Formats: sequence, C-alpha cells, structure tokens
Amino acid sequence: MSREQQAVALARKAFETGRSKPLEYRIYQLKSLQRLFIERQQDVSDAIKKDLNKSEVGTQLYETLGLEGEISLAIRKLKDWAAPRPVEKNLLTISDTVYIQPEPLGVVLIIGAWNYPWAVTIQPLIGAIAAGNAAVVKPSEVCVHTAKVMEELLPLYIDKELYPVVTGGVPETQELLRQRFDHIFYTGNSMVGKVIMEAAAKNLTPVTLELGGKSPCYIDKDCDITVACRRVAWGKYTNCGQTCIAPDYILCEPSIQNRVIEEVKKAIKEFYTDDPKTCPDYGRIINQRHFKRIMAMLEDSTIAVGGENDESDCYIAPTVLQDVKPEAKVMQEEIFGPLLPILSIGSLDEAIKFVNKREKPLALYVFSQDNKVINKMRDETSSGGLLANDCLVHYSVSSLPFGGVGNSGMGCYHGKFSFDQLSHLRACLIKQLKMEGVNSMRYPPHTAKKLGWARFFILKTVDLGWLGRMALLAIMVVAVAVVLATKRKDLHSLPLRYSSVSFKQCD
Ligand SMILES: NC(=O)c1ccc[n+]([C@@H]2O[C@H](COP(=O)([O-])OP(=O)(O)OC[C@H]3O[C@@H](n4cnc5c(N)ncnc54)[C@H](O)[C@@H]3O)[C@@H](O)[C@H]2O)c1
Ligand SMILES: CC(C)=CCC/C(C)=C/CC/C(C)=C/C=O
Repeated sequence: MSREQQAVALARKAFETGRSKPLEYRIYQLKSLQRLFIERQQDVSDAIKKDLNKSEVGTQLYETLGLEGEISLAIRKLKDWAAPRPVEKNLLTISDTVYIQPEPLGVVLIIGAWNYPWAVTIQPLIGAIAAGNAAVVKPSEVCVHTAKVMEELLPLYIDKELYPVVTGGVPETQELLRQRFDHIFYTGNSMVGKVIMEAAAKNLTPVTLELGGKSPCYIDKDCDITVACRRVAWGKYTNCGQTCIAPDYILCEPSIQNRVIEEVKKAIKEFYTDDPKTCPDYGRIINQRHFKRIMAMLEDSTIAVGGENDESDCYIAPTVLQDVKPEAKVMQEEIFGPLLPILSIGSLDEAIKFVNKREKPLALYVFSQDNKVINKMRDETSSGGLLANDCLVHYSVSSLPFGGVGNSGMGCYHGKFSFDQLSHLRACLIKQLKMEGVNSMRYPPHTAKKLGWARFFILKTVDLGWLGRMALLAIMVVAVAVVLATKRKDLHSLPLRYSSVSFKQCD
C-alpha cells in the first residue's frame, strides 16, 4: 500500500467510526485548529518568509487572520448550519414535515496551491471539519517550508486519522487522485483543474475547483484616479502579484493613461519605498521557473514604471506597462506576477466587449463614481465576483460566496458556503401513515377530475395569512370529502394536522 493509499484508508476508517459527526467533536477540532494559529504563529510565519518572503505582519493580515475569523464563525454558527432547515410546502404536503438535513459527504481531498499556502489549504479544511467530514490535506509542494510545517503541526492539533496531511508533488497527487473520495476540493491553475476533474469523473466524485485567470480592472475617467490607483496598486503588488484575484490588467481611456501611470508609481513608492527590493513588505516570485515565465511576458511591451529584476533573488520590481496591445505576450495568460499592463479602450461599452470576448474571470473590478457605470458593468458581464472601487477585499467577507465561474472555477466557499459545499443537502419529507384519502388523487385509475385536484394541490401556493390558512383548511376538508366520496372512504378518522407554513404564488 502506498503512503497515499494508507492515508486515505485511514481517513475512511476513521470517518466510518462516526466520530467526525457529533457537533461537539467538530467544534473541539475547530478549537484545536484555532489554537494552532495562536500558539504556532511564529512557525507559520517563519516558513512563509522562507517560501515567499512574506513579512510576519503580511502573513497574519493576508493568511491567518482570515482563517481565525472563519474558524470563529464556524464555531459560533455550526449549530445553526447543521440544523434541519424547514422548507416551504405545497398543499399536498402541508401536513408533512419537510426539511433539508445537511449531512457529511465522507472523505474529502483538499489540494492546496502555493501562493497563500495556509489560506487556500486550511480554509477548505475548516469547511470540511465543520460539515463533519474526514479530509486528506495535500499542501502545495512548491512552498517547501510551509508544506513541511503543515505536515508537522496539523497532527499535533487535530485528529490525525480523520485529517491526515500528505505531502508531495505531482506523482503523489496523482496517486491520491487514483483513490476514491467523496469530494475533491482543488485550488490551483485551470490546466491542472481539468486533470483533477477528469480523475474525479472516474468515480463520479464531485469537485470544487478554485482556479485563476485574468481579472480585468476598468477605470472610468470620471473617478478619483489617485484613490483608484492606490487600491489597484495594493491589489496588484500584494504578494508580488501572485494572488488569484489580483487585478490582472487595466482598461481605461487613453486620456487618463498617463495619470494612471503617475498615480500607480506614487502608490508603489508610498507602499514599497524607492527600493522595493529592500522593503520587507515586498515579496518575491516563488521560484525561478515562474521568474522566467513572468520576465518573458515583458518582451513585446513598453515598460512605464519598474522592470528592474534579479533572477538570483527571484525579484521583479513593481512594474507598469503602457499602451499594451491585446496581442501582447502579457495578455495571453494569467500574469501572476508584479506586471500591470494598461490597455487603451474607447469607452465603457468597448471595455465590456473586451471582457466578454475572453474567459469569465474570477474577479472583475470597476472603478467609477457613477453607479450607472458600475451597474452596467455588473449587468452586462459575468465573473466569479464583482468589486467596485476596491480590490481583493471581497475575499474577506465570509457572507459572500467565493469562487469562479466558467474557466475560473466551479463551486464556492467561505463561511456557510464552505459548510454547504462540503455537505450533502439531503431532502427529507416525513409523512404520517394517515390521511390516505388525500392521496386518492394520485392513485390510478387516473381521471380528469383527480388531475384537477392534483393541479390545485400541487400548483396552488399562495401566501396566506392566518385567515387564509383557515379558509384553506376548510377547502382541504371539502376536497378530502369530495375525493373520499368518490372512493367511499371513511371521513371521520381524518385528523387534518395544521401547519403554519407560508406559501408563495407559483402559478
Ligand atoms: N481561486 C482561488 O481561490 C485560487 C487561489 C489560489 C490560487 N489560484 C490559482 O492557482 C494558480 C497558481 O497555483 P498553481 O497551479 O501554480 O499551484 P501549484 O503548482 O501549487 O499546484 C496546485 C496543486 O496541484 C497539484 N498539481 C500540480 N500539477 C499537478 C498535476 N499535473 N496533477 C495533479 N496534481 C497537480 C500540486 O501538487 C498542488 O498541490 C493560479 O492560476 C491562481 O490564480 C486560485
Ligand atoms: C486584508 C484584507 C482586507 C483582505 C485580504 C485580501 C487578500 C490579499 C486575500 C488573499 C486572497 C487569496 C487567498 C487569494 C488567492 O490567491
């Protein structure tokens, strides 16, 4: 048995004991995970510093703070999330108990990416634990130090059989993918996303794919360009551009291009000093392969700001590219580095066309003072998320679903969405063995009259007040009487249980 097979088998066996299901146990595990981020913050930060040159404060701000928030939320809300969810009923089921019961899926495989190695690996794990699953955690091998620390620390805090960590690269991940899971949660690039989905299809395993792509940023000429550019510069150069939702490129009218360049330049200086290379808040490209990939994108574009680089240190300065053509190298794939191309666009309509001609992005940014511009961009495009007048921060709102659409991914998570994504929402209808007369309308022999009653009972969903419900009760009694009369059943034993459910008009 391979190490990967063993981990999956162990997780499955632990899941089958049922111990991941009681809410107390889930909360206990979440609290232990919470402790990891309090007690071992230094180990977490030190490893990320070595992997990505992230500062200690940066690691807390962009990775662990969000995780702490998500854990606290899950602990606070778990009872509500896991409770049966009563649903609206039609007349036919008015006396039944109808609800959704979330239940664990089983064993989840979580495959993390390297750019925010804790955030994108542990956040799905929080959802998996909260939803009562077992989970095999596969951190990205690209963050060598972080993967090691995760492998060491997680078993010290949470149930190591239910939530084993498997480290390794492509062969190890592929071996994992040959195992059977009940859900696969993958974060990474779209090409590998397809590999994951293909492997999952063999067992009809559902997948969540948190992918990337080019997230456009439209800057309207009628907006506060200074503020817009500060926010865009923050969104772009945080983690050296290696953020899934970083604004990939700017679309703006030619008349404001020079101001945009000047304001981004000012923001770079303000955030990272005159020498970003020595600034503790400016990161590094993850490795030389990515360094070369990003540098190659510069070949056919004009540098307006930055461009300095040092391969031995994986350093690329915050860079702005001007008058970039749609055919330029930098526009052919997600940049995932600190290059900010500016493309001239004639109008908002043209910007919308530009966005719509390409794959659906993970995030779409629009900067404008005018709500009409924002609403038009929202209504005439599609993307995982839409953010007006800021960058990245939608990621930190637990009540918003985070995820892509089309090429940028499928499924979503954060907060309750993580819980739901990793639960089966089981449809439950609990009927009594009474009131058999009402069912006559659906039993053969079928007649037009019975169909008429069925239409009424199934389609009539009106929002009734108290009086309406009384009237409805009366109608039901009459209906039952009529149906029973044709089927000569005894009416006296009918206990019409009354439910206070509300109805919506649907016909
Ligand atoms: N939507 C999101 O939340 C989100 C978050 C972070 C990153 N991303 C996207 O991820 C991409 C960057 O990550 P990456 O893909 O370079 O990360 P990566 O290289 O760390 O790969 C991600 C995971 O896939 C595994 N993997 C790689 N190649 C594989 C293969 N051939 N078969 C099976 N498994 C394989 C790796 O072991 C790793 O665990 C960017 O496109 C970025 O936008 C998306
Ligand atoms: C600190 C605030 C307000 C927001 C955090 C924004 C941020 C940089 C999120 C990172 C998101 C993430 C894990 C992206 C994946 O690539």
